[in-house]
Amino acid sequence: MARHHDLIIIGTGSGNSLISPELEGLDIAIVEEGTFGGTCLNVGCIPTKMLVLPADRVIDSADAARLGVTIPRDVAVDWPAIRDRIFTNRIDLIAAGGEDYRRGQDFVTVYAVRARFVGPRRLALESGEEITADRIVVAAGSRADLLGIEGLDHVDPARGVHTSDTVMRMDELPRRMAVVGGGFVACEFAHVFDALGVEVTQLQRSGALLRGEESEVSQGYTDLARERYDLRLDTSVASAVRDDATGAWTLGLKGPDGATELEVDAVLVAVGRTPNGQRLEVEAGGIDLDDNGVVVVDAQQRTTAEGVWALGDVSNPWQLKHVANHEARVVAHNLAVDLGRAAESDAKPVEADHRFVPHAVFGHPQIAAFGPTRAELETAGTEFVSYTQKVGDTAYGWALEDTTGLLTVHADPATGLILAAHCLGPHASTLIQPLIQAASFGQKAHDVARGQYWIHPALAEVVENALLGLPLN
Ligand SMILES: Cc1cc2nc3c(=O)[nH]c(=O)nc-3n(C[C@H](O)[C@H](O)[C@H](O)COP(=O)(O)OP(=O)(O)OC[C@H]3O[C@@H](n4cnc5c(N)ncnc54)[C@H](O)[C@@H]3O)c2cc1C
Ligand SMILES: NC(=O)c1ccc[n+]([C@@H]2O[C@H](COP(=O)([O-])OP(=O)(O)OC[C@H]3O[C@@H](n4cnc5c(N)ncnc54)[C@H](O)[C@@H]3O)[C@@H](O)[C@H]2O)c1
Repeated sequence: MARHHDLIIIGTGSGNSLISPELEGLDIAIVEEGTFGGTCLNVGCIPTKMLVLPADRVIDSADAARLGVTIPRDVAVDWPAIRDRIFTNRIDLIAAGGEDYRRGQDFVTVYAVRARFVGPRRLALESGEEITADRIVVAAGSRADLLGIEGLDHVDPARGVHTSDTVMRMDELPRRMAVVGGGFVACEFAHVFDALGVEVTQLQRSGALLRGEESEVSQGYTDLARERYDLRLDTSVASAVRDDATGAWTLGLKGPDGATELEVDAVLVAVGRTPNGQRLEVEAGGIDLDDNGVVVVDAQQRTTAEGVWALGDVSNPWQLKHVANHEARVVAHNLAVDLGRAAESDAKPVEADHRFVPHAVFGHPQIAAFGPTRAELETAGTEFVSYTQKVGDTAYGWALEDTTGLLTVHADPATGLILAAHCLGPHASTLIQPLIQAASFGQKAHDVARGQYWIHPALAEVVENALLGLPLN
């Protein structure tokens, strides 16, 4: 007989943060097949950003000569120390602590196995058990894609084939690495491993890196990457053969020069992520998937199945942690309302706010953006005005000796409201926040520029000047 719970949560990324005080005391099951804490904590946002820091230090030290300081170029990289600072000293402790905490709660049952739906609100666990619940939250995330090429179709760290799941825990740095892909993951890791002294070749099948960004951001980043390491655009991998004696891989490439070969010691495949809904067989639970395999949810994060909510990478196209966290807060509230457990007796269900979803890429320099690009606004026929502020044309930009940073803002000429912002440059992920705030609260561009002080001569003057530059009445 299946064990019945009040609530089952599948996935311990943002799913684990769902259990608000209002839900405590319910009979809750948490199902997790991997490491407690999910992608962001264990193999995603946090370890990658901890890796980017030492990489940035190396690049900055090389750049210091422009400021009149020559730092000896004999950079010593202690990979085990870098890796262990991240995982042994921090991440693994947090993951284990999170699991212990949940297992210690007498109203929570942790099932450390893979689940799949076998009926409405009914799961079969890999252990052979079945469990059911009145309510289920699907927070099963996404997984890294591989390539349909023999040798690169499965992860094999011992043979030097990695995804983001394994590459940060390598025993030692390879001498040469191919990074396949031109998105967030590929660009962040190409920056990291190049800075740490690996001979990186990044293989991007289209004509620029980060093609979803505003064109000047994508082009600017592509140009900078090309100056740093071997970047092959319009190039795809056609074959992969490993020499077991040397451990080297010979990749057959197709690119602008026809068929060529590349020899490397490791390959990092970073070509996107697939949401886990299909593998979870959600359709057996009456949960619809869209054409991209994304769980269909309404604005309140309800799936098409009664009593089942979903959040995060499994059910949104952004695949970003702050979006998963926002949706988890929405689901927690809506569950509490549905259960009659909300703190306020007249609480109503709420909707997720996906109006201004920002993202940042922690390469070098950083990228941050929200809202449509110029091309997307044009395609949609939206009226807009724009201004691009160069970082180097502001006081702090002079201090930084910046020659490549920029911030483009798009605004609605009729209302003066900010539609989008796209930034390439130092601290872009922080710099863009006042613009996200202004857009979210419906503040007009010129009011934001003139309605407050901007510390002089701080980097934030880039934002002030971009807003003032917009041709608005
Ligand atoms: C290298 C990398 C860097 C990233 N950097 C950033 C960043 O800087 N900023 C940012 O915003 N986002 C970043 N992301 C994206 C971010 O990590 C994800 O958007 C976020 O973690 C998604 O959270 P989630 O809760 O939806 O899923 P996850 O955290 O993936 O949690 C899902 C959990 O469900 C479990 N699961 C799946 N299927 C089953 C099943 N059938 N049975 C049992 N358990 C199951 C999985 O094991 C997993 O632990 C990065 C991702 C990667 C890969
Ligand atoms: N800083 C961040 O917020 C951050 C960092 C890393 C990842 N993420 C999230 O993780 C998700 C996945 O990142 P990602 O970089 O893997 O995916 P992505 O979708 O951003 O980029 C995939 C890249 O792989 C290329 N590609 C796809 N198939 C290919 C093939 N067969 N051969 C060669 N190239 C191919 C694409 O052209 C693209 O450049 C992102 O959507 C992002 O939301 C976020």
